[in-house]
Amino acid sequence: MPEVAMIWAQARGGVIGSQNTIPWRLPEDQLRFKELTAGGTVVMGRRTWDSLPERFRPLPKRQNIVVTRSASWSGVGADVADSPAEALVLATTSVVWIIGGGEVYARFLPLATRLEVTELDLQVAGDTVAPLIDESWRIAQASEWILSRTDIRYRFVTYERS
Ligand SMILES: CCc1nc(N)nc(N)c1OCCCOc1ncccc1N1CCC(C(F)(F)F)CC1
Repeated sequence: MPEVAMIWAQARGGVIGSQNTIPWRLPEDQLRFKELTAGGTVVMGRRTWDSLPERFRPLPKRQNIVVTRSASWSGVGADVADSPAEALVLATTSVVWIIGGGEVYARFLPLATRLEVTELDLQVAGDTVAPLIDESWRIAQASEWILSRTDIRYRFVTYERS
């Protein structure tokens, strides 16, 4: 069974999305996402797949797995799984990165042992929030608060559990 790591960026209150988009742009987060998931397997929901800009669909140099309950769905460059368990069977790398969205984070949370969270000091309206990080998790690393070139304060936090 591959290690299940989840990665997301959240604003205040855990907001991660609004109407199937990310309601901010943080170049430093995109770089972090690229570095951590490079060469790995990314697992996402069909809505997240649809929300990717064309040039990033599929995410290059990564196995892309889309979890969907639709038996007829297909996507160019995507492997299709109908459950978290099947996604893990299809994964070809030792770590799989769950990259969204809200529903998929919730479904994979019980299987996850690592969270890479970008926290933004930003108040923004949203309709989707990150999963609750309960006391089973410990902070393995947390950066200082950094001011982005887009004038948003952010930090990177790594959570782990065994
Ligand atoms: C970066 C956004 C992001 N951040 C963290 N920390 N965790 C994530 N789970 C995540 O969502 C990845 C899937 C959604 O992604 C996008 N949704 C809308 C527009 C653009 C994107 N990006 C742009 C950058 C691109 C690159 F490959 F360059 F990183 C990937 C697609």
